[in-house]
Amino acid sequence: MEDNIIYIYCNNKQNNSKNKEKIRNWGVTKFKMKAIEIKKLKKSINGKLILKEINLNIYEGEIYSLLGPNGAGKTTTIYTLLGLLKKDDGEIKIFGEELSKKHFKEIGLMFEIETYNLEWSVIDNLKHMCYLFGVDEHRIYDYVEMLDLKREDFRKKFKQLSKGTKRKISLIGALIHDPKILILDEPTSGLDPEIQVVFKKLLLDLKKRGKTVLFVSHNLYEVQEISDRIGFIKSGETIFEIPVSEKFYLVEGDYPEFQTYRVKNSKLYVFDEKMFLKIKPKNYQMIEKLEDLYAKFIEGRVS
Ligand SMILES: Nc1ncnc2c1ncn2[C@@H]1O[C@H](COP(=O)(O)OP(=O)(O)OP(=O)(O)O)[C@@H](O)[C@H]1O
Repeated sequence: MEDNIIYIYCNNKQNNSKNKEKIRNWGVTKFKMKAIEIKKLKKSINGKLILKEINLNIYEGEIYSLLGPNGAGKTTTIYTLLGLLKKDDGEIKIFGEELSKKHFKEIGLMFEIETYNLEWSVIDNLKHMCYLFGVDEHRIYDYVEMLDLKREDFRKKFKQLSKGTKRKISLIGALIHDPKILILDEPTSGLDPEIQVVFKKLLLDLKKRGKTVLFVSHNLYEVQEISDRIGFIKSGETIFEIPVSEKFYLVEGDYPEFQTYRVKNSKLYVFDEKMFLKIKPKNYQMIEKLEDLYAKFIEGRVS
């Protein structure tokens, strides 16, 4: 078996914030610029602390998924990131600059809730989007084939469409101004697998074109398939950010630092401070599926 660098979450006492910061830098060497950077974001709603400390680093050209249980604060993070909710504290940067109105042209949005006028035809809704963004109406048809849409659907009222077609049209709207960043909050929830495949194809195509995608989904299979990195959020806090690898390793025990880890001859090695292959953890568990890592995260075994 070829040596390969793998990513491990070491479940030990030393998971302090300094070490967590190191983990955040894993797997990002191929990406340079931060498209979105959130530091120590806090937000209370009606006196309740919803976001305690959100830290996210989303790099240009990557597909980044935000995972976490219901009520973890994913949507609140996105609303606050976009300025739709006012932050209480923390930093939000888009391409290295404080979030401001000018960034709206650089961001495409698709929420779980439909934001279109239900009584208008699809084409009128999309023409309105073109008008708002000052773009040519021919853009409406850029993704028709890729999304497997029928032209006759464009004449229907938005409310007459199936749920899947509504989502496809919403995606066209999100992309109409050719944004650099696409933010999708549960875009495929409740949709059939065929539409999920179409979405996946489109997202991977956007990535090829250098777009950055922030993706919120509860579909772990889909997340593992398309994401470069994942941010785990629980109770309003970022627990960790990790790259998606084919396998995850969870190390139990007292291992010193989050250095580089390596698999050699099916055994797990840890580099010491001088980068020598040295320590061989005895208690470790290989986790092949994101859903199993996620289950441990929910159980609190990874914290
Ligand atoms: N307007 C509001 N007023 C009061 N509480 C709110 C409001 N908006 C969100 N919350 C609370 O904030 C917490 C985080 O909600 P949020 O929708 O951000 O979670 P989420 O991770 O996106 O969940 P889901 O996966 O269910 O979409 C929840 O406990 C929710 O009840």
